[in-house]
Amino acid sequence: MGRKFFVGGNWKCNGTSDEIKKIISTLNAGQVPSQDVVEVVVSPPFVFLPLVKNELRPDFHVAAQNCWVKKGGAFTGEVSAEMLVNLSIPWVILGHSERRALLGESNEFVGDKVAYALSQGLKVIACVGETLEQRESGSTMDVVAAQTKAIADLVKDWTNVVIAYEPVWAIGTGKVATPAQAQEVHAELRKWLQANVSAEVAASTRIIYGGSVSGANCKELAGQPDVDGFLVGGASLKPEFIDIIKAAEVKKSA
Ligand SMILES: O=C(CO)COP(=O)(O)O
Repeated sequence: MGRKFFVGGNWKCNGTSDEIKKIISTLNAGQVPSQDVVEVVVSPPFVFLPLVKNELRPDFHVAAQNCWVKKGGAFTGEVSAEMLVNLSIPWVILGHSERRALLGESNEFVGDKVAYALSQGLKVIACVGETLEQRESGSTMDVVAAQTKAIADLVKDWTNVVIAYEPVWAIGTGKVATPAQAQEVHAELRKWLQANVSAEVAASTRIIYGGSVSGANCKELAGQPDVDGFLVGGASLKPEFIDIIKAAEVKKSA
């Protein structure tokens, strides 16, 4: 199938430069499977991107947590895709649920951002996921499909896209989706891609899970056939992130 396991660490709005340096030295000392087996990307706040890029081991990569929707200019407080490219930052996370919910980013706005970032040469971790209310009302797949459609409408080449399925009710709550719940949505999403984009894109696009992933639950989740990795929040700031990266071994031996 050729979907390389992918582990992202989303550091969100956390860290001082001293704390960031400590995390980097833990990561740099970690024994993990080779780059052929797992792709590791960590995402510090914008201001720490150069520090992390300079000090992080070369087999791990960096991502920004957001970027502006179009070319830079008179947009106070924003950071453009071109600036990330200029600093050789290869990845960007877009459409995280915290931005959708707290900053009002719509499906269409996220779709525009994904398309623009890709057009500039960035690789994108595009986040989708339903709220608890939406899950309980049975609309999980409608919500996730609508979020994915807004991206699919504008994206032709999916080579540089990773989809992160992050159910909002599982983020930062300690309430992880069960392996069966994650597998169900990942499989549905893959089916959606097959029906609405192409069989090739469905087979090759990595769909990673995010929401209370930890060293304790990562192996069982990684054992699910359509879970191609993780986007980790809280645990990515801790040494257990190394254990989560090692969950890639589960796939290798599957
Ligand atoms: O939002 C997340 C990653 O983007 C998940 O956060 P937690 O792992 O802290 O639940």
